[in-house]
Amino acid sequence: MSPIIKKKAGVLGATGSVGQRFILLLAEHPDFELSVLGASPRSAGKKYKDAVTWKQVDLLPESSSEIVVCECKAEYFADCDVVFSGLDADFAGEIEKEFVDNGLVIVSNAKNYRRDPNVPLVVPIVNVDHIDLIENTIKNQTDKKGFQICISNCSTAGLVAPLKPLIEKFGPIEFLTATTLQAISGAGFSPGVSGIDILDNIVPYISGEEEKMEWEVKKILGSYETSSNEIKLLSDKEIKVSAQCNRVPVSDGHTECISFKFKSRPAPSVEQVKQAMSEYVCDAYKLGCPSAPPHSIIVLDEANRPQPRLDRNRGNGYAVTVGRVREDPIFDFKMVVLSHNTIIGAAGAGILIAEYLLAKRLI
Ligand SMILES: NC(=O)C1=CN([C@@H]2O[C@H](COP(=O)(O)OP(=O)(O)OC[C@H]3O[C@@H](n4cnc5c(N)ncnc54)[C@H](OP(=O)(O)O)[C@@H]3O)[C@@H](O)[C@H]2O)C=CC1
Ligand SMILES: N[C@@H](CC(=O)OP(=O)(O)O)C(=O)O
Repeated sequence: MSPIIKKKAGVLGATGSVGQRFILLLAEHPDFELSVLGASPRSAGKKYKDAVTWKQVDLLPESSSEIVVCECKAEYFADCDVVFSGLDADFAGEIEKEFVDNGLVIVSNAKNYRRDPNVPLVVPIVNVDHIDLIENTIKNQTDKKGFQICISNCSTAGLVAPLKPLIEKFGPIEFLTATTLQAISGAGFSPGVSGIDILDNIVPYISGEEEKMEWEVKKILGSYETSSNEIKLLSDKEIKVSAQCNRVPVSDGHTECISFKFKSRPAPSVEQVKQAMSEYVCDAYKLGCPSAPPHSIIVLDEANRPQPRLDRNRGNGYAVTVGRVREDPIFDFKMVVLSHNTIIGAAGAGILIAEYLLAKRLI
């Protein structure tokens, strides 16, 4: 039997919170091998094990520890089939542009290009079909050109997953409120949230987070229009979101308490809402992507779940867990949603997008 030739993957921002998760997820991936690691000039030239301040519960994989970190310049990543970015957004804009201009494929966690109409904003258990925008743009190109796909804000990822089957089955959501309880790994490691700020405390502000959630939902749940080759955003009439974001002393896993009201009357029953979420199977799973969860949304009936420490790794962190689904006296329903912020909210989403690109022969 001939050996399986894996695709070469690079990671930008490899030393950070998202970067470290990429290192773990790529260590034993069936289709990708970690080939180049990039970080700031402070880390460049050092072996990864010396450059990184490792903060994961799992040990640093030996396969990555001796790799020498380089600066984030396209020339060092020229052999990569795909480059994942976990770059600090202050630097991602210019660096990622240079990579795309040099013909590389970038799957980015940074916020810089999420609103670009030519860049799909993808939560891979929700809207991989938006990648058709790239497929249709590059299909007639003869020379190799780079492209970019953005991953959403991590709280947005958890929110849109249950909304997708609900909107498909029961129509537009007129109003939705979301109050988040976000893990400290979401704030990154440089410098990260200090112990004195978060111990015995809750911080009721995360810069820019509420605006991102309220806007990104509209692009991700919008539709890809083949005729015009564009993503059509949902309008305010099709969904209106109000978010309040809080940082809480949890290591990984963002919890969101949401209430929502459908536009159509009569509203479905609690059982119909639960069933629609439980039955949902994402396109990435149907296509055979190895990391895609068979059940993207796991609905729990226990009164005190989901809880981050107990439930964030369901579906290996690629699934979203929903609990406490019940009627709401003001809206139609309320429920609690939990998602792993550095897996389905960040690095895992990147890996799943790359698996989809591979399955569609786009890399
Ligand atoms: N953490 C999360 O849950 C999520 C994060 N994101 C986004 O992902 C990105 C990464 O986040 P996170 O991992 O939390 O952040 P961190 O602060 O933990 O990591 C930032 C990374 O960027 C690198 N970096 C900093 N300055 C430069 C530079 N001048 N040139 C090249 N590299 C540089 C750092 O390298 P060095 O160590 O050498 O300084 C580090 O590897 C951000 O854009 C964030 O907004 C998105 C969704 C979820
Ligand atoms: N702001 C998120 C993580 C993040 O960096 O998101 P974004 O890439 O949208 O800025 C959190 O604090 O948990």
